[in-house]
Amino acid sequence: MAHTPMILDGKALAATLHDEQAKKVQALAPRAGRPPGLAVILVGEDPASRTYVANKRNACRKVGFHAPEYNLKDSTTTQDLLSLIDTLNADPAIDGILVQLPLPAHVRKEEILLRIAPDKDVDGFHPANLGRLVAGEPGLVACTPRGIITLLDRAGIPISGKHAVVIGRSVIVGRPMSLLLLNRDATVTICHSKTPDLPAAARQADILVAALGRPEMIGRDYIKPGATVIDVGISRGADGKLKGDVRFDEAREVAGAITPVPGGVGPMTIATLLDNTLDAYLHHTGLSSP
Ligand SMILES: Nc1nc(=O)c2c([nH]1)NC[C@@H]1CN(c3ccc(C(=O)N[C@@H](CCC(=O)O)C(=O)O)cc3)C=[N+]21
Repeated sequence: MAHTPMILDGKALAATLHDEQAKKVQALAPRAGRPPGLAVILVGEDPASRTYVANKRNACRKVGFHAPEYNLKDSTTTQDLLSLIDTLNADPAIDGILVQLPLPAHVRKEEILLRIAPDKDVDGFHPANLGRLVAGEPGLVACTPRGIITLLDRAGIPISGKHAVVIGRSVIVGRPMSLLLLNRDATVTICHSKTPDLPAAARQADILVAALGRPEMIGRDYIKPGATVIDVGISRGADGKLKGDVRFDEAREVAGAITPVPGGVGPMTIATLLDNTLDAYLHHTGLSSP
């Protein structure tokens, strides 16, 4: 019989998390006198960004968040954005602020991300939150890596004592992913484009996280039999179909567990954005989780 791995169904788990989040909002909002608030800011007309932002707002509405929209024109200046962020930082109905990336080239991204109050930084991109993660202190953590930890935990895949290999060193995924795994007592190897013999390094992994952003690069020869394979890639092919960084058809023949694309990490990123916003809401209201 052909080998069949456990499929880590991020879409199904995200739906479960959204149900749990909706119940929390129902229990907490009457006590706080308001629902959680997440402001999502989109600058420009990029069609992929529009779709992602629409998905985030829909998820917010579904669970009962206050989710005001800021759709700004492409010509929006750094100053315009900074004053909007100042307003939202001071707004007691807002717990989280998300500025959709990428921003237009004329906007100074670092200055924008630095201006978001760290306790409203539900993306976890502010240096204060990155520093807390490095120090192993509590803080808001980037949605994709935190969502991957949730996916592993809910699937009952152990992390402590395992060898995790993260391919990719971005500030948004690779680096925070590595630190989260390290904070959970994994032995962590971070690989990147200059790693010699990447397949050999990847084959060390009990948990392999592919976050390199190269469509379908990770094949059978990168995977230790039985390993858990997490595919963070989301490239859109010429045919409009979403492609991961992993060759799913090859990987499924050796992996013990694997995330599909679509339906794996992507929906978990959105569910975790809502979890981060709920955490910020609990912090702002002084309530504890029901
Ligand atoms: N400030 C900021 N924070 C982000 O978290 C952020 C961002 N900017 N810019 C863009 C990336 C990308 N991202 C995704 C979220 C969900 C899916 C997702 O749900 N994907 C579905 C499929 C959606 C489709 O079919 O296009 C899936 O994989 O099943 C994908 C990508 C968040 N990002």
